[in-house]
Amino acid sequence: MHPHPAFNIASVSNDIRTALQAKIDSKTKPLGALGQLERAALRIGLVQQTLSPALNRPAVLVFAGDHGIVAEGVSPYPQAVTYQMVLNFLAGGAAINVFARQHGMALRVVDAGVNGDFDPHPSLVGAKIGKGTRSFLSAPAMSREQCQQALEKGAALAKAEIAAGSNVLGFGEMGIGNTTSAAALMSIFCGLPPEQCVGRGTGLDDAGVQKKAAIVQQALALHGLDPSDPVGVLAAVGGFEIAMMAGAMLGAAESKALLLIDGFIASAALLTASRLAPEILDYCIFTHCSGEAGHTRLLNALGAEPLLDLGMRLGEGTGTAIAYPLVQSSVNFLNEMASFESAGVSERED
Ligand SMILES: O=C(O)c1ccc[n+]([C@@H]2O[C@H](COP(=O)([O-])O)[C@@H](O)[C@H]2O)c1
Ligand SMILES: Cc1cc2nc[nH]c2cc1C
Repeated sequence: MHPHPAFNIASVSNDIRTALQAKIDSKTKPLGALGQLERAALRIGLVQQTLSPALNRPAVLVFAGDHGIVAEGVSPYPQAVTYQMVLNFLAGGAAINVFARQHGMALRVVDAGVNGDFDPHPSLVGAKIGKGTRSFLSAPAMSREQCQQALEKGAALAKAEIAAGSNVLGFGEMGIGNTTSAAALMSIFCGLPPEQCVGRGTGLDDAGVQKKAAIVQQALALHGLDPSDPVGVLAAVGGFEIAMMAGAMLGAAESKALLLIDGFIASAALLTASRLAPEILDYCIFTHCSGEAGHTRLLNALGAEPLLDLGMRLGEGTGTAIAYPLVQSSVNFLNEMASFESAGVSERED
């Protein structure tokens, strides 16, 4: 047995499911005609255990961390971009700032392990575990203790956002090299060869992708990981931001919030979290399928049905912000649409 932090997530009760589905079906539309918005409305009603859900103080949490594996040439961009992009988030100039502002979402930038120091800022949550991970081609990326600490800090900060009034949280990340970590996690937990998990990330060419797969393969051979020990796997090939995001997802689900999942890396964090507490999947909406090659396969493994497929591959939580209006629309139709009865519209005849 491997000790790991205990996360107590309750499965959502299905007692209300029939009544929710009946309310959805009573609306003035052909049966099922709002498609995936209907499935999102059902999910949100189940999470909140009500026929009249509400979305309060939506927030996006962006977890940032650096990766030692970048030294092996797995990303076309230098490690310094992680630090520089956090400054950009704090200055309000990144894509996630634009989309979060557009949709009235609060933004929190979490320094989980960036290689550089930041001045205090109202949007910055300082939670640094270390100044970047080690290259997992030669040693575990972090110690088991650091991994536990990241999970626990993440859970605590998600709970703080929920205590401040949020009941819907988007999860995003920033970390040069983190698609390599995410691919390694996917390979181990899904039992898939690295070639089926890696992709271009920020823009590798074909030779770069092949080299990335070989590096993941080499790392897996080195560490000889046991998928039934999720914390051991996460410590060996994860990242500080991935571990803290996984902890935050677990904490948010413990507090019964709605989780909006972003792209490939966020999905790999959720996959890891689901190995610690499978019930977490009851609380999730998958906002998009990213352009990263392995994401479709990863979403399938999670049984996910993403809302959007726009070829986005940015991370930062941008998928959660772009999809937020759709999530709002599913709540609004459930609360505001007339029923066949209230509007005096004739129902189908069979
Ligand atoms: O969210 C995604 O699906 C996604 C796909 C490709 C790249 N990214 C972002 O790009 C960075 C990782 O890419 P790389 O090539 O450095 O591993 C990291 O900051 C992610 O936020 C994100
Ligand atoms: C510029 C840049 C912005 C990003 N945002 C998330 N990952 C990123 C990677 C790069 C390179």
